[in-house]
Amino acid sequence: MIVIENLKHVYPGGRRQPARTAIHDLSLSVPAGAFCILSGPNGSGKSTLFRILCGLARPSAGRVAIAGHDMASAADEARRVMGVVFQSPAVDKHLAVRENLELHAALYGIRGAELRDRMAEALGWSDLKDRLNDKVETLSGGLARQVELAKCLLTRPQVLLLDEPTTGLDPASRRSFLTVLKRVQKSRGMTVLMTSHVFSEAEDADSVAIMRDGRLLAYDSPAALRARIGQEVLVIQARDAAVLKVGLAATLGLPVARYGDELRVEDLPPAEVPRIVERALTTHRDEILSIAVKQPTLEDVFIHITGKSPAEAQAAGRVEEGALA
Ligand SMILES: Nc1ncnc2c1ncn2[C@@H]1O[C@H](COP(=O)(O)OP(=O)(O)OP(=O)(O)O)[C@@H](O)[C@H]1O
Repeated sequence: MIVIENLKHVYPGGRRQPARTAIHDLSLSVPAGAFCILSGPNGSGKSTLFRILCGLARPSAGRVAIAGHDMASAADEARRVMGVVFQSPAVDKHLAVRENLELHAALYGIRGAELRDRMAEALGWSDLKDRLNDKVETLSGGLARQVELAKCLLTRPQVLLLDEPTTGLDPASRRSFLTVLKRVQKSRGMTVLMTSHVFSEAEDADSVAIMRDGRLLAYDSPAALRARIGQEVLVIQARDAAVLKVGLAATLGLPVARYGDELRVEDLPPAEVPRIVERALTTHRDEILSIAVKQPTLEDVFIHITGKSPAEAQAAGRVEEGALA
């Protein structure tokens, strides 16, 4: 399990820049065997938190424990039970898949029969079994990421940390990477914390943590997060969102939220929706560019919780699959 208690991190200022608090009093606990996605807009503190969790940065205050090992007093023990997949590749692309895995195993003193067992185990879930003698540079982006994951699995981590591991992958490779990751996570009962910008990746997680400005704004299951928005959402693209927001709120007698050029009316009972849409169109037809009714998704939750506009959320993430930040 991963325990984060009252964590604070301040980047010291210099001559030209003031000190910056990247994490403010953040507490979060990921139970053993759970899959948690960490999301948030750019600059929300995800990378800083990730670096502290892997032991690459020391927090200014607070505590982190990995599988019961305190990162301050038992960092070696914590690292021993942890695997980390970084965003930038950490395998040698000029070496074959097998060579990369053997090199990593050698660093941990794994050899002989044990190496054979662990290689089989680390590759069992993957699509790499026929590609062991191929150089990593000849693999697709998705398969190359699987090499990173297999490398981590050689040491049988109890806790796996992944920093946007699907960045740069096409949607199909991203999906297949996630499928194998979830399969191996479930079968080994690993605790996984993964940062992600992709909403669809978060849908199958056990829990989703949403950060903004160094604070944890929400931490719950995807279903519970969606329930915060309530029932259906009316999404309107307006000619002039500021003007229509006032008019629409008066016409409907409901709260209307504005995010950039978009207006949203949340938690609409499905039976009421036709009447609400008709009233909006009858009174404001010329001011409305488009109108849609939808079931809340995690993207809607993200917009609701962070206050980011859909354009901001999408600009920071990857739009094609519904981005998290
Ligand atoms: N080395 C540093 N020195 C000073 N400030 C920093 C440093 N690294 C990050 N920050 C600041 O700390 C805050 C959090 O940054 P961080 O990179 O952790 O966020 P993030 O959520 O990972 O963003 P992104 O999604 O863009 O990678 C930001 O205000 C950032 O400007």
